Amino acid sequence: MSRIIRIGTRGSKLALWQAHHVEACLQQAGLATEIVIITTKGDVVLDRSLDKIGAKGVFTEELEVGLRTGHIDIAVHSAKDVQSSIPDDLELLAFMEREQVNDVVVSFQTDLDLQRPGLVLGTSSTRRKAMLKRFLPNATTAEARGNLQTRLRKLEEGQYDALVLAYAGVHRMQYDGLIRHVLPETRFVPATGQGSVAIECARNLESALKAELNRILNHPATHLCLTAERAFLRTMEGGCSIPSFALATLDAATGAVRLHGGLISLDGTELLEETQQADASQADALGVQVAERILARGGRQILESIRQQRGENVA
Ligand SMILES: NCc1[nH]cc(CCC(=O)O)c1CC(=O)O
Repeated sequence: MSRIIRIGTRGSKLALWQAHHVEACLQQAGLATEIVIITTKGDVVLDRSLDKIGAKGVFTEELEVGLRTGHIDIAVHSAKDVQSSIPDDLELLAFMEREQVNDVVVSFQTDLDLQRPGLVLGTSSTRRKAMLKRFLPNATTAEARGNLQTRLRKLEEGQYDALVLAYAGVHRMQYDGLIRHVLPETRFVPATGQGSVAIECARNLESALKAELNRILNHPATHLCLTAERAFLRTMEGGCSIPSFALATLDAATGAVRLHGGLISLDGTELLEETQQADASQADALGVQVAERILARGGRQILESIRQQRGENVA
């Protein structure tokens, strides 16, 4: 009798893995589902790096239109791709259990030495580029846009020695065999939300259905950590084009949330980091506080110089 839950997703293999994961959870709970594929700007514009496409929500906007028109009931996103503030008529209904958060180095070369002079690493993330400049100064980076399969094809063609990617996506696509190094998350701190899947819906979706979907899909510990990380991102005025990073963890013994957040200059020379912890009930405030500390300690100047380098400095 119950209606069919329409699950909106992008069409990339990783997005479809995530949508099928959601579908499996819902079906397990007895709900009927249907997957609806929607193409986003981020899937179409592949010739420019993300920071040059500019607009926020390049991977989410068309899905949000689908939520508004009722074409889909929920949208499935990589939590990392969801902008820090979402429109008032939409809400994030659930954050699913997080995968291992690290960035990893993937290569066909089995003996890949990260210290080798002239090593070429493929990435399009401003955060990864800046961290690699700082922590692996012998390496150079090259643009690597497109979905995982496209990037791996470019790797196979020899455009780079290796790719720097999120473990979560590599693992979900079953490329674990190509992982040569797991970068420590204390140094190569991941992007906000990395490794979790976020579920978005229209605020006016039936409240009984929202409650049921939340019960089935939400992972409370992940939700708490992402609340702190997303508050950090929102306060940093971030977006995916700013090399900020934030990783929250939950201390099982005390129930406290610990947040390690920061900002790095594009050339990697300036790095501001801050770690603080707070009671779980203060997760959002913790994110705001860590970001405000970073901004006050010189983060504002770093952001300003990034804007100037991009020529976005409108008076
Ligand atoms: N827009 C890129 C993106 N968004 C989510 C993932 C990986 C999976 C995840 O972090 O949840 C990736 C690829 C990458 O960073 O390697």
